[in-house]
Amino acid sequence: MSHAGAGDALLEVQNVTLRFGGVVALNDVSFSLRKGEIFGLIGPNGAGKTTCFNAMTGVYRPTSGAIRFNGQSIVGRKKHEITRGGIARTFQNVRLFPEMTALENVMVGADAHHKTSVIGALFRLPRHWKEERLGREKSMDLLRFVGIAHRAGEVSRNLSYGEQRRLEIARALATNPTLLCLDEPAAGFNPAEKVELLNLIRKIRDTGVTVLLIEHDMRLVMGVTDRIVVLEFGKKIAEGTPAEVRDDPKVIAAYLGVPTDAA
Ligand SMILES: Nc1ncnc2c1ncn2[C@@H]1O[C@H](COP(=O)(O)OP(=O)(O)OP(=O)(O)O)[C@@H](O)[C@H]1O
Repeated sequence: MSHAGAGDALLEVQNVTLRFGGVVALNDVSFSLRKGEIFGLIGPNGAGKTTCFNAMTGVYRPTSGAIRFNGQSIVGRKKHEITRGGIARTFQNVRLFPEMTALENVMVGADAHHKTSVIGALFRLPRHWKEERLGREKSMDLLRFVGIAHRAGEVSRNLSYGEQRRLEIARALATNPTLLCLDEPAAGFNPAEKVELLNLIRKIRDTGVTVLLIEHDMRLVMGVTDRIVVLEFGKKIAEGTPAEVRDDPKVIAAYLGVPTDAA
């Protein structure tokens, strides 16, 4: 029913329930992301945001319900298939190869797109070299895009925390996603870094990439998103523009932890 009208929907989550034993992490959740928007997924701790991300990126299989990307079901697909299909993500905690340079970390992301096999890489076939060179140029462009090109040759563990988070975004972009999912990208950022991140997210959207954001910083979420879904105890309790969501009594109650009528 709901998917009939979702003409320009990029990603549709339809009646998704996900249980871990007795815990219902997602309870009949439905929403859809429109192409080209910045979409926020928010909610108190344990609301089910990360579980939802994981279901959308092939880490978890929903107990029931449908997830469609560009109209096609992605339930049961492998993570790399989903990446190749156009969904990229970053993680709550930095996950880089600490001994590799910044540039190499991005090239690893770009590698997911290479057509040559492992054999080709081992025997250094000409096609592999050509693709590796393309990867290097593209990777430099991405480092420039996120603002850390000057750190390209530095091993990533020597980068500042903020630079590492930018590097993760560059690496995710290296897979040429149409949807970029950012899991708490502003965690640990100071106010100035948050403003820069907000600008980077807008810049990414301006290149045509749809952005899904999980973020605890309300000011950032309200400032950058076009639409927001709010989860609480695995259920969707609100959906709308930042202004609509901010004024919703259910959302206020969820965040303050008080009954609606007492708020
Ligand atoms: N692998 C798992 N096994 C069992 N329970 C899990 C698992 N992952 C998440 N849960 C439970 O599912 C619920 C939702 O967790 P989830 O991590 O998705 O919430 P969240 O909104 O991302 O929270 P946070 O903001 O703290 O990251 C919680 O009750 C959590 O304990």
